[in-house]
Amino acid sequence: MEALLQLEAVSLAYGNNASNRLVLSDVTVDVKEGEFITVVGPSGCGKSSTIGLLAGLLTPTSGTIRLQGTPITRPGPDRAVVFQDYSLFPWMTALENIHFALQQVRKATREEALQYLHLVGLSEAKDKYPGELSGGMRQRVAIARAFAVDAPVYLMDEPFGAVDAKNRIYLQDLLLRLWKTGEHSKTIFLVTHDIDEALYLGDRIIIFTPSPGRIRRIVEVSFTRPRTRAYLVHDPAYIQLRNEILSLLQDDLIGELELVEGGTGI
Ligand SMILES: Nc1ncnc2c1ncn2[C@@H]1O[C@H](COP(=O)(O)OP(=O)(O)OP(=O)(O)O)[C@@H](O)[C@H]1O
Repeated sequence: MEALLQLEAVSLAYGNNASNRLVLSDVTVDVKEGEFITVVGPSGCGKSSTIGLLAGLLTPTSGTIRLQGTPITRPGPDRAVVFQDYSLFPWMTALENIHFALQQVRKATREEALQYLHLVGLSEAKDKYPGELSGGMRQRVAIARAFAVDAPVYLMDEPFGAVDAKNRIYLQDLLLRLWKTGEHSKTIFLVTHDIDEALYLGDRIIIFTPSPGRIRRIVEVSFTRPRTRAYLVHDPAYIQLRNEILSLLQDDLIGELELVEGGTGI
């Protein structure tokens, strides 16, 4: 079966020709339809840039990115994006933000929009503007908005980073439920700094090297679903995989520090 998303020898450099700064180098991976991919890597290794490329907001400097065999050249309704910084319209209430997004894909009532706000536990805040909500609440509205549009592909950049621990657990489980419901079989590409989150949610984890980001390793996460946190954290296989990923990331950080030390003569 052909992959739904294909990144082939993708590199990305920011800046003009004179001062090009390579942030991604030779990234190749196929993502199957319905797969849940999580992505971890050191800060600045190009995880958000990868989301930008898949969203069609950035263009690769070389290589190709395809969705169902067609090169991605611009954003589209087939990809819902959740950024780190909420990206809500500040002049619309929480409910209006969701209703507006829903209406871009189909005719929808305010009551339907309210159901999504209810899903993330925020129906009481429906008439509040983003400026009146906490960071975590804004992020929950952004997540509700993304869920509402029921896209086949979800690109999520640390979606739960600003959310408190209790809501984080709730939203992770909600995401797993929504992944398997709706009209489409959803494909999710989620960036996180949290190894446990990557392991709890993902079918495979892509581990990036420090900048310029290359794929360091792709780890299969074969724990049966539905996964149970309390059981997983005591499973020796889980602990071993977690330690392996941690040590890969730590090795990279140590390597990076040594490079800096050597380079500056410290
Ligand atoms: N618009 C831009 N112009 C120039 N450089 C950029 C731009 N956006 C990102 N960068 C640089 O590209 C590199 C990769 O950034 P990116 O945000 O993709 O990394 P990241 O892995 O998501 O980082 P973090 O985990 O800290 O969020 C960084 O060095 C960053 O400073």
